[in-house]
Amino acid sequence: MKLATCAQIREAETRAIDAGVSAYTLMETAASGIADAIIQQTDARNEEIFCIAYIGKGNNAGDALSVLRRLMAHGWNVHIRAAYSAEDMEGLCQLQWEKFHDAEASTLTTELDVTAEPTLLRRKLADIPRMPIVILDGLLGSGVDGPLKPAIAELVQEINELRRTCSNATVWAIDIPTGVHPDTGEIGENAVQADYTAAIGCIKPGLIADTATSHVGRLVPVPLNDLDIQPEYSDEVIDSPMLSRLLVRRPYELYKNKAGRVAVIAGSIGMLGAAQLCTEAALRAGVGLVVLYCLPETYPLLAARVSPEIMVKQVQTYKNIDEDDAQALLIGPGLGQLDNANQLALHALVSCFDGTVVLDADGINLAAERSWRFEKNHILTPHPGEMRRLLPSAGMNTPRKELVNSFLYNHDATLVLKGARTIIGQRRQGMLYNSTGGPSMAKGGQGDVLAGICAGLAAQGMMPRDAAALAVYLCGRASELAVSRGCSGHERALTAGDTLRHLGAAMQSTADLCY
Ligand SMILES: NC(=O)C1=CN([C@@H]2O[C@H](COP(=O)(O)OP(=O)(O)OC[C@H]3O[C@@H](n4cnc5c(N)ncnc54)[C@H](OP(=O)(O)O)[C@@H]3O)[C@@H](O)[C@H]2O)[C@@H](O)CC1
Ligand SMILES: [K+]
Repeated sequence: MKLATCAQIREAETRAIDAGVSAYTLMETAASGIADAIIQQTDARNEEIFCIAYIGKGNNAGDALSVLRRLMAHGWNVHIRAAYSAEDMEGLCQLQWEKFHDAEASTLTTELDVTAEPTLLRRKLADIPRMPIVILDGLLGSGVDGPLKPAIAELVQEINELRRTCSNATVWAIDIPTGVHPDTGEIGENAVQADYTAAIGCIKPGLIADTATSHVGRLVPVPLNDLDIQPEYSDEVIDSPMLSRLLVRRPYELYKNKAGRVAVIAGSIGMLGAAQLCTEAALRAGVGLVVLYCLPETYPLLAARVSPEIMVKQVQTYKNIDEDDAQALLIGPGLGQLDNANQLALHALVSCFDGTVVLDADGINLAAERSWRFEKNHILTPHPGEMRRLLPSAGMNTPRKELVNSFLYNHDATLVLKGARTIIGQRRQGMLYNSTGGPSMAKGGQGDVLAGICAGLAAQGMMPRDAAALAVYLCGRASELAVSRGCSGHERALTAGDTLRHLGAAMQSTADLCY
């Protein structure tokens, strides 16, 4: 999804209205997408879900009310906390308020008293059985102007307090978390800490600022096709519509030698699992053949350990690797320290390899130490520590986008800077920001899985930037599915193996245009 400032969105909105699309239609389309996204992301095993919409008085509140009406129709137990009385609401918000109450009159749902004191709300929440609570932040959206007024600031505090004290509460910000500046990402004195932010029609640049990451949470792009946004930025947030073209059906007559081959140099004593994870990830990304090259000391250990589908070859030194048949070469996961001769051999191999080279972990450390030059066919996947080794002179607080740009200034490669909101950069191309995944992925082994998938996709013919974008999105999505489908049950319990085992489900979910 493209990036656009609030002013650009307002221009697009005016153009749409001039072309005959009503503001009400825009709101209803947005709300329908947001409600679908919330239902998709909310634990489907629970039948009853308690939802509270916090609303202000503008169109952001109108969106929230329209979403709430849809969730009520879906059988959820819905409630409202309003900052203002109905008479003070603006046109469309008031209309949605009336529509909500008309719809509510025909259901058994009871509404929370809008004037309820926070203590009353807490008592009410304490009474309800331990069902998931979904909180909608419809206090303020792109119409925000200046510091929050008290009526809104109080409810922001209440949302954050509920999130902090109720382990079963999930906060969904509609369009923008209230208190986060949509264009700059500056965080006000009070700002909603969202688990998800459903961004309508475009991504406001503030949402991807480093400062805003922990308030925005998981970005959920909700398309609004009636808005013709003309962005001045070429940067984008990766979403499933952007990737579905890459997940095409395979020709029926495909066989393994036509499905790509990856050569892997990974694993050392103490880090054998990295080789296991990255080779299996390449395989699960759809590649026909994966060959793992090992030095004599690790050969017996790795041969006994990796998946049976992997070919394991022993070489005396990396100089003996002859991989003309591979379309991708993956170097680094768990590689450890190499002697000088093997370091030189890897440099020679990388320099003359025609296919895509994916460098990760110790592969990056080696390249940084030896000041390798990176070319168009190279993908690097550093975490923040490895990034600092690539750019030793960069300041500790340099914004992540600037780090990527500094690297690209000297190198032609595709850079994948991992972290919350992984960034993918390539020279003369807009930055790509990932939307999927979350803190569940902060664990050893996830990077090995990512590197393997990158190599596996590249070996099947994808361009480096495409392979990197699809790989990061799939890893994040697979982790989400592993948590929500109960394989790991709780975000803390996720392992890289869980992510790997949900890769197929993530591919299907992406092809099905998940949020
Ligand atoms: N773009 C699109 O095409 C679509 C956009 N859509 C939605 O519309 C949203 C934008 O709606 P919007 O313009 O009505 O503004 P919104 O954020 O609801 O707030 C305005 C109200 O806030 C108030 N207020 C302002 N500053 C304040 C402060 N610091 N502290 C406290 N209050 C403050 C101000 O009143 P005031 O206080 O100035 O009297 C005013 O009443 C957008 O985010 C998206 O959700 C969708 O419907 C689909 C199509
Ligand atoms: K909001």
